[in-house]
Amino acid sequence: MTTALFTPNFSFKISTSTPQRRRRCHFVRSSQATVAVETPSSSATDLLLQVKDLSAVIADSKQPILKGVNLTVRHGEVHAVMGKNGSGKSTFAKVLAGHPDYEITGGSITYKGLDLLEMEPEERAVAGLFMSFQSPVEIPGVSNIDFLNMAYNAKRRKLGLPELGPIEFYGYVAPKLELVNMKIDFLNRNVNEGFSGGEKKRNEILQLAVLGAEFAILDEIDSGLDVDALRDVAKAVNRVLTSENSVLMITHYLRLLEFIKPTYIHIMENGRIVKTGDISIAEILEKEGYKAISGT
Ligand SMILES: Nc1ncnc2c1ncn2[C@@H]1O[C@H](COP(=O)(O)OP(=O)(O)OP(=O)(O)O)[C@@H](O)[C@H]1O
Repeated sequence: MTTALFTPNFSFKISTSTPQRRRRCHFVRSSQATVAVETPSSSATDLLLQVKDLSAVIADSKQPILKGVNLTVRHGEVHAVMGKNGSGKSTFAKVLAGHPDYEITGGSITYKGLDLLEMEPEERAVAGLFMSFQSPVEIPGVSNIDFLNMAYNAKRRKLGLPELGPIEFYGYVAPKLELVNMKIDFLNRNVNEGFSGGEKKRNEILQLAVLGAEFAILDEIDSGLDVDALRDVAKAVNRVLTSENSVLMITHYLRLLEFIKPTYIHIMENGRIVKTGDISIAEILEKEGYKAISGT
């Protein structure tokens, strides 16, 4: 029996027929204030991502979740998406990564001049799109280092680069652990199995450090983190990403935005971005709640 896991950056088939033994895993596919701020116009070459009037439903139930999302991301910009629980933020992130739970019913997404909706999740990852999950999956029986090595090699293969063997890969990944303040023994533990909430988040950023990203989607990397862990994770993100990289981060809290400075903050409400502005939106939210900036 095999189980397909969608992680956005890579998909694995895992043999679950031998639960007592180490499971085999093989890689199959890598996969304002309340005043609206106009995003400045610039040349088409600056454009990284353009989402136009995007709507999407849950594939099984056909329940509409995204109802006309518009967003433009240029190279080097950091966009934060905030919004009440259930407003559609994670769904938007997952749709960008190509999650099969959702069906696109309208609109378009252009990424690096390509039609993103025509690309497999694997192709999106190879094209530099990375997504960290709000609730990272556990993969019993698969060690973190094997998982990272396979994902990294799959990306290198697609890019026509030679693969790294286990020893070479260890040399590549070990210094990255320091970036996220993780102990070396995390490499030999099974992916996210028994990890605390904070350790899972650090592990997501370790994946980002290993795989790199032109466009990183970070879904609530601050949730469940203590104050020191939040600072560590944010610092790690800042070290991993350069001014050339673009970021879309979903968060509920101002504190993350104090570490990773956003170019724009967007408010999502009922499946649409209803307001765009600067850090002052988050400051108002923190003090007064969503009623102060609601689009309705
Ligand atoms: N696969 C799914 N199956 C059923 N319902 C879903 C699915 N995906 C999303 N939903 C529903 O769609 C709505 C939006 O969910 P989503 O996770 O995008 O919200 P969110 O803004 O990220 O919320 P939160 O801030 O709580 O993380 C919710 O009502 C959620 O229950």
